[in-house]
Amino acid sequence: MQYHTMIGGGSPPNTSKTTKLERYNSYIRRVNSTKLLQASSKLLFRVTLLVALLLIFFFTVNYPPLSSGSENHHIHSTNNFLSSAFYGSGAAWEKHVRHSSTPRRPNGFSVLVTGAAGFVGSHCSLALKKRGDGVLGLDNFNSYYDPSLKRARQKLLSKHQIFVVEGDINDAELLNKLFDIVPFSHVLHLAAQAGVRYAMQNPLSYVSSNVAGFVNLLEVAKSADPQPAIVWASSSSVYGLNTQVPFSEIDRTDKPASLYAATKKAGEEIAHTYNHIYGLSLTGLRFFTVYGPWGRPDMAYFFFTKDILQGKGINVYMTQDDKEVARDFTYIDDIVKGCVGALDTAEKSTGSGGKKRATAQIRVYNLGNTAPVTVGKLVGILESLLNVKAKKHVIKMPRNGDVPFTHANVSLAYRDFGYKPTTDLAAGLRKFVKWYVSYYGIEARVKKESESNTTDD
Ligand SMILES: O=C(O)[C@H]1O[C@H](OP(=O)(O)OP(=O)(O)OC[C@H]2O[C@@H](n3ccc(=O)[nH]c3=O)[C@H](O)[C@@H]2O)[C@H](O)[C@@H](O)[C@@H]1O
Repeated sequence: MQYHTMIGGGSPPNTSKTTKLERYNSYIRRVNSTKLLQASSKLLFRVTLLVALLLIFFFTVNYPPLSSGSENHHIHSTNNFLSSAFYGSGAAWEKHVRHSSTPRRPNGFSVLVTGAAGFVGSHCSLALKKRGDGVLGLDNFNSYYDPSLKRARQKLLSKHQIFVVEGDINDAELLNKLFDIVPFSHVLHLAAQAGVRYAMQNPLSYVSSNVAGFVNLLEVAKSADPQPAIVWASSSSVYGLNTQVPFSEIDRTDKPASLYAATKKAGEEIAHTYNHIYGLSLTGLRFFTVYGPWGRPDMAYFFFTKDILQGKGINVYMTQDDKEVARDFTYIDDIVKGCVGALDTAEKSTGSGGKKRATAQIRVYNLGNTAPVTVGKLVGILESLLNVKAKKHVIKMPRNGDVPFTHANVSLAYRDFGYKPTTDLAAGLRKFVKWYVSYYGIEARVKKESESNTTDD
């Protein structure tokens, strides 16, 4: 290729010399521009790296992921008491843990409540805190049902100075850390995978929470010094296909009808083992279909209310031999009284350093309402409270783990801690509906509809 560039004026150019010089200059320019390019891309790379590192740092510290993992013990804050998010290792985080679990009454308890953002957990946490006990919550905020309801409960708890650590009961490192910070006198263990029918869809979630998670908690508790006394949620479903009525703690419970029931029954057996070997004081409470304000959206009374208000059809189950299905529906306030009574009468664990020193208390109680009501009647009460006629589809109960009826004998809980349910289904559902319409902001609409329905009648 020839370069016809004029260097100097007048004399004809020495073509060969000019070309060499030109080539040399062009070479130097190319070398320089390449160097420049390399230097600037190095700079760009360093700046990008720095920005990326800064972004990672910023998001990890300020916005840790919501899922519970062993690395990410953090809290979700909702008011001034918990005004920012911290890592589980920070001094501020530890301060919140300590503050929340410190009792404010003489000889008050220091209680770790697992499943604190759940239905029963949030109610019990408030009741304990209100009477001056220290309460620390633990919850993994999973999405089995609408997590925003769990967040709303957490917000309510934080207003009452109850701190909820976001983490999983399977996370031994986190549990050990909490026990290192706080000498818990009690654990109220309510974290679980609930729901009878969902066990067919996601069986392993039941094994993970109700079996592995429980064992993990017991492992940590047995090594803690002092060992806490543990009160935990079993279930009426352990009675399975029992036909002795009313269900009593001495009845056989070896015929569970669902995997859920089987994991709760397994929990009772596991509790016995830890009591026997390590001297842990353990009390299992068999809850009978608990309902009320701030309840669980996966339960029939809750989604019936929603569907009735939305004009959708509901399935009302009948047994295979065309009998009505019934439940011993128990109001949340009665259950809370039972939980507190069980905590108050729980004796201290006897072990230390992971070794049993003496025989420890082991108990199981029914907490029911002692008055079964059919699902048809439940729907009737909701219809009159909502003043809307339900679109009922009466169908045979699918073979999905359900039992035809439940009925609690609560004389043992009455004898040992004065448990006596006082709320019937109509009164309890009235309170639930009041909460429901207020929580979902539909009071005015429901009132208007019920007025127009009353006029139509
Ligand atoms: O007592 C207990 O231990 C259990 O109580 C409830 O389980 P369940 O009694 O089956 O409560 P729901 O799922 O709310 O069902 C209540 C009744 O409504 C019936 N049902 C349910 C769903 C439906 O679409 N239609 C219907 O008629 C069920 O057969 C049952 O008789 C809870 O969901 C469990 O977590 C708890 O452990």
